[in-house]
Amino acid sequence: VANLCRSLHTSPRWAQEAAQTSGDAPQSYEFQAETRMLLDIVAKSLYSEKEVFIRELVSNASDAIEKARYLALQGTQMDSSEAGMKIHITTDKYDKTLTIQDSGVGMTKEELIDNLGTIARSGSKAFIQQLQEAGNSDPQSIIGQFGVGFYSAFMVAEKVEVHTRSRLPNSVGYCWASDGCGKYTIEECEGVEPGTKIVCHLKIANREYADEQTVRDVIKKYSSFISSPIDVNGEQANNIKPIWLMDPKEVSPDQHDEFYRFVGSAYDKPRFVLHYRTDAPLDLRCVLYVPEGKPGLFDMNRDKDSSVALYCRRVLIMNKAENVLPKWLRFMKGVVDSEDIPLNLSRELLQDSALIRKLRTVIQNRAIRFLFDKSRKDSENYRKFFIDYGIFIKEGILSAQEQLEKEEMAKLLMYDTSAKPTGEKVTLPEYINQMQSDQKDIYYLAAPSRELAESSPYFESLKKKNVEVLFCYEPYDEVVLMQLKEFNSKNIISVEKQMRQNKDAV
Ligand SMILES: Nc1nc(Cl)c2cnn(Cc3ccc(Br)cc3F)c2n1
Repeated sequence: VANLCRSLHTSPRWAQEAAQTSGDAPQSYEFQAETRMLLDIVAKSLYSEKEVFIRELVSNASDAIEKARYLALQGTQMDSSEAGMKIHITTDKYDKTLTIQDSGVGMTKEELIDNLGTIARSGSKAFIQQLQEAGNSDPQSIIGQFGVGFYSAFMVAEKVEVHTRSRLPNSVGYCWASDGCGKYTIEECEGVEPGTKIVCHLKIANREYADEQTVRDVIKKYSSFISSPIDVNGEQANNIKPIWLMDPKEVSPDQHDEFYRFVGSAYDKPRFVLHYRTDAPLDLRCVLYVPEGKPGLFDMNRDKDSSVALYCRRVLIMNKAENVLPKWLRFMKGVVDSEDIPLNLSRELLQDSALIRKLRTVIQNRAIRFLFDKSRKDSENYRKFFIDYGIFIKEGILSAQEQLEKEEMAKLLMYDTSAKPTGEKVTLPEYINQMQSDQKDIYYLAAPSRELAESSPYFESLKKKNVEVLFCYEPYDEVVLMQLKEFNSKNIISVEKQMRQNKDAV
């Protein structure tokens, strides 16, 4: 039986029958009612995202390896050699099988049965409630939260076998098998390595998941940053380091360039790198890039997908997460990873949940602080950035609700000024620093060009008094200042209107 069991998952059907007749037959069990219900839901509701089953099985394998590492660190008596902490994926086009093997903690017989039941019991009620509550929120990401990820294999497999042996001392190996329709069998099995091996016998309609390149592409999309090395048919498939989890000082510019191209599907380099982490008011690790290249017309489109990928503990939740950044920061690319974001984040929840609003505010404030620092410490590069990307900041000011928020963004504005040659710009904080002691207001003049501005009669009078005047050559710039009205409790005054009022007043 032992030898047959070892070859069980590749042997022809007659050998399997033989295994059941001779020796101790595998015990057959019924799925609990909830389990079957859960299977149906998973199989039906995840329909649009079949490929997610690979993410879920890899995520389980990775968690199992993390647990093994943790137990080893705790000194729990357990044989765990770091070298083995890998996830091996093999595909077999002929047998139509996809196998995912991990050297994680493995499962005892009780865990096999309990996990299945517990996941189903705890998962199914909450899972169904979650589905009903959030309407038809995209269930693709709900599955990870309930650990029901394992069940997703039955979307694409007509049969799943689990060969597992717990790393706890004196554990024996087991083979679990089911077609997901209600029954499963468990039998003791010799020759099972510590850890878990999941063999998916694919349905004919889903045989693409027995194709190596297909599997590599799915791993690259969802599991590039899983902490354990993953190999597909012996070749490493996840080589990108989750640099957002590294110490910012440890990451080299080259690593940022590579990572930027990966997450941003871009071919240029980043011009600015914002890499930070915080654990209050929520856990947040993120790397955000400002592209070297100028924004394309497509980038200007407010409805364009964001290029920010949302992760939770290295597992991709959404690869173009809208609303994580405010619209005006949509030119930034990168990754946001927060343990506080439930895996069950759906697109609807992303629209208006309080958590996402808090996340967006934290990121916006940090991005403004970062860009403001750049305007002071790297003013030449900031000036170039403002020429290419200032339009987004102006849009942000016009679309912000609160004056305080508008003024926060207004710190990033730059204008031509009468006090400096054309092209050298000034920020509002700098303007205020240079104001004469008796000057109360900020003055600007709208004109199509510097020459016309300087020859304007409105400008002459202020020039005599040596008052600095901001020049707006674009109508858009003028609108922003008109709408801003004041900054740092100083009124923002149009010289032209001021002079007209004085004249009328005379
Ligand atoms: N890889 C891996 N390693 C471990 Cl330690 C566990 C624990 N639970 N699960 C999910 C699961 C649950 C029941 C059945 Br049957 C199969 C199955 F994959 C795990 N998967």
